[in-house]
Amino acid sequence: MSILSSSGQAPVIGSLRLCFYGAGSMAEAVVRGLINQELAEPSRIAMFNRSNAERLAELQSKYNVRVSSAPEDQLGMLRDADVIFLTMKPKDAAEALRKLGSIVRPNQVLVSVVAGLSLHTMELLLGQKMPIVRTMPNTSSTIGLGATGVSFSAACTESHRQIALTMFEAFGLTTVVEEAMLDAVTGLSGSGPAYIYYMMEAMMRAGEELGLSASASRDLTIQTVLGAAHMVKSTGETPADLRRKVTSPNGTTQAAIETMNQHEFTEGVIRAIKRASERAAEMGAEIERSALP
Ligand SMILES: NC(=O)C1=CN([C@@H]2O[C@H](COP(=O)(O)OP(=O)(O)OC[C@H]3O[C@@H](n4cnc5c(N)ncnc54)[C@H](O)[C@@H]3O)[C@@H](O)[C@H]2O)C=CC1
Ligand SMILES: O=C(O)[C@@H]1CCC=N1
Repeated sequence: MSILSSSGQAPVIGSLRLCFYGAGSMAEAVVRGLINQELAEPSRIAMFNRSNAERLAELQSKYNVRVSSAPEDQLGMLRDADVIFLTMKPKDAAEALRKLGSIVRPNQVLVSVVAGLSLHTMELLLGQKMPIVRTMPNTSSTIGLGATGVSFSAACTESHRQIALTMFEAFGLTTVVEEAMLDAVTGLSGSGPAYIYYMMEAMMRAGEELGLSASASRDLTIQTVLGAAHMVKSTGETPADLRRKVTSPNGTTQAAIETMNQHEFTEGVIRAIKRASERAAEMGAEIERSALP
């Protein structure tokens, strides 16, 4: 079916055929999010990867989606799709886009999650302009708590925008940003879950080193992170104000934060996020160089 109904309205997402070109962590996060939110029928979702048949079998058994290791089937999946998701690593994206250039039809829409890869580079590699949605989601989409930045190519109609936003909003928060801001989104929320996991790893280790059992340390850490995020969201207070309420003068928290400051905690986190954003731009530039004649 066409992306646009005869009335020009976006059809319900459930009637669209979706193909995931790349079947790794991010593809699974989006698929699971779409299925959990009952936005997509598993039978209308096709997925394939480069060569890992075991991984495809796992995805099929978990989600009941269509998978195939046969190149001719994969070509059919791409041709039949209304929405093609580009869900491979940046290093593999140029080859995939060159291949897609001779396959895609004008009424298809491409949704990329590839870090750094610009709309312009995608058009260069495809050899044509088409509706492209460049996104930067994160893996928390899996449980409906994703955070996604989105930009649209000039060829996107209101209908394409609605389709993309409906999908990403169904499993989390979605922010439409200027394309130039997507590398910042990558550094902040695309990679962001890993920073929190890293912090949690350190907290759990500290709990254990202080003598708590592994399970007590894990449970207390999880609840602390969950509670802190909910406090910021539900009270509307700033993290700085909430932090001050925990920090008694000359108490334990002050001692901890002074120790963190000795290790330049804030500067380290800011530098890390800026470096991630810079790295996204570098990866995008590498792909763009490979796209130039
Ligand atoms: N993992 C994350 O937290 C996030 C990842 N992203 C982006 O998502 C993209 C995918 O990342 P992951 O899912 O983590 O990677 P992954 O390594 O888990 O999955 C990549 C998939 O692409 C497939 N692939 C590679 N070349 C292919 C080809 N020529 N034909 C068919 N399939 C091919 C691989 O077989 C694999 O299934 C990346 O571009 C990354 O920048 C974006 C936001 C968050
Ligand atoms: O580490 C990466 O390059 C990808 C992009 C955002 C999260 N993971």
